[in-house]
Amino acid sequence: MSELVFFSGTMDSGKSTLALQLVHTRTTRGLQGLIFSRGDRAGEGKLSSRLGLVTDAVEAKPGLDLYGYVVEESSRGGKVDYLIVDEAQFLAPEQVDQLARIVDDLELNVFAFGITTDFRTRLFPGSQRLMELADRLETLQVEALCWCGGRATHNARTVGGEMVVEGEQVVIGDVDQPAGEVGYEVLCRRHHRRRMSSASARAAVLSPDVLPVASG
Ligand SMILES: Nc1ncnc2c1ncn2[C@@H]1O[C@H](COP(=O)(O)OP(=O)(O)O)[C@@H](O)[C@H]1O
Ligand SMILES: Cc1cn([C@H]2C[C@H](O)[C@@H](COP(=O)(O)O)O2)c(=O)[nH]c1=O
Repeated sequence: MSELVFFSGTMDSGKSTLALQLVHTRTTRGLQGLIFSRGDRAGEGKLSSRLGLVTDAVEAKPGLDLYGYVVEESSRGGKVDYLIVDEAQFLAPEQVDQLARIVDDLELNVFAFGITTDFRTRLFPGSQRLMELADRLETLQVEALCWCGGRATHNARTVGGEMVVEGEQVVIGDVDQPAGEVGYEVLCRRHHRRRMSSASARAAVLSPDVLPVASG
């Protein structure tokens, strides 16, 4: 029985690496995957991992009919045994419906990878639809860590290291960005709620307000 599986985790939790591993193990067994991605940091038409691996992918642009694409690819003689969809949070809900149709009508496994929530802790529309339709939800086993050592469960957007809560939902970016640039940091819920990034935690420790008062 084919399945729609949604692998989710925070940023930097190994989703793209796992996607590439699934491709590798299937390729060595002669299976041909159709790989989609959207807005990968390595550029259009790429699926990349922070471990340095990268492969070509079809850019799942807004309006691209994923079901139609797979049908056309097969009718052109292309072999399609399964689908990988990275950065699936950026899909439109109707594109997720098309993935479900690929599973049900074409009987192909579809493995989707993405973050569930944005920097304001709100579900991305694509992730919401995946959670509604997936046969199986899988949480990444490599847990990302907050600066406090706790399990990171939320994605924060930062500007110059400070957490921000206003802005567009979609801004392509990475963790560990140079000072001054828009970047991201994964945090536990407590520190996300308190808007305390690693930079603001460091600043608080160094602040004279919290230094112990010298006696004598
Ligand atoms: N130099 C490194 N050595 C070992 N692991 C690394 C290194 N750099 C990044 N990683 C690991 O790679 C993972 C991030 O991989 P990636 O697939 O790009 O994440 P995601 O797609 O979830 O954002 C993290 O688990 C991180 O710990
Ligand atoms: C939280 C959040 C993230 N993004 C972007 C930033 C990255 O380009 C991707 C996530 O990629 P990863 O492989 O999981 O690291 O999403 C965004 O656009 N808006 C957000 O709120």
